[in-house]
Amino acid sequence: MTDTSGTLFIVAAPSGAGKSTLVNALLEREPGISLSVSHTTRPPRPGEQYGRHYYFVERTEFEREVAEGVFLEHAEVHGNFYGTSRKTVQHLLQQSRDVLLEIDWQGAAQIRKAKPDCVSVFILPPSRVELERRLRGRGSDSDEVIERRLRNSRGEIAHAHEFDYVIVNDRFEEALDGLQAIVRAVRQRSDLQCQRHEALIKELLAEA
Ligand SMILES: Nc1ncnc2c1ncn2[C@@H]1O[C@H](COP(=O)(O)OP(=O)(O)OP(=O)(O)O)[C@@H](O)[C@H]1O
Ligand SMILES: Nc1nc2c(ncn2[C@@H]2O[C@H](COP(=O)(O)O)[C@@H](O)[C@H]2O)c(=O)[nH]1
Repeated sequence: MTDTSGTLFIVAAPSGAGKSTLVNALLEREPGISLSVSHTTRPPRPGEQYGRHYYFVERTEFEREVAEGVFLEHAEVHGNFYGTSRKTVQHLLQQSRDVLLEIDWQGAAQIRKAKPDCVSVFILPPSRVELERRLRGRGSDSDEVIERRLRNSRGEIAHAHEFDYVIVNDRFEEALDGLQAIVRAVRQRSDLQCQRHEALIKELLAEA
């Protein structure tokens, strides 16, 4: 990937921990961040729109896209395939936009290799009981899908330590404040870094 000035943020969590709800609220507070819309082979849930929630594609199309190198990262999660478009992310970062990826831990590991300066956040539910309550309360998945996601949550949580930050989504507003504080601190730091380099470049040029 070419060097850019936008920051790549990753938010991951076990299914039902509340990451989409947190991310959507964060984007309302921080409109300067763009969410990358993923491709998936998962069938749409009621109310989900093509191009807004996901690019819903058939398995054969997804496999073709993998072979063509369309994805910056891709993974199988809960029996479906998901991928992040390389072109979309590069385009946004090159425009100095900060980009947020809502992806799983496998995708996060691939992104860290491609872009080590990314910033990753893992969202934990306050308890297993609450995770199940949220998954069932959402009312979007069958019992079979919910049970599969709950089973997989252990393996996902085992990767929390690989992330730069971990947030517990117990009280929603507190978790949102925590996520926003991370984003703001990172953005401020990268602004400072740019300014520092800018000053040094000017100084070196003046001496020449
Ligand atoms: N802090 C919270 N307290 C109570 N309910 C919450 C909280 N955060 C989110 N929820 C609710 O939990 C449910 C799951 O949230 P959400 O869909 O954002 O999860 P998710 O982590 O994005 O799941 P998935 O990975 O399956 O998309 C939703 O009904 C949401 O309103
Ligand atoms: N590695 C990737 N994981 C992704 C991507 N888009 C979403 N996801 C993760 O999949 C699960 C399930 O999502 P759901 O919408 O079916 O509930 C969740 O952990 C997402 O974060 C992606 O592009 N790459």
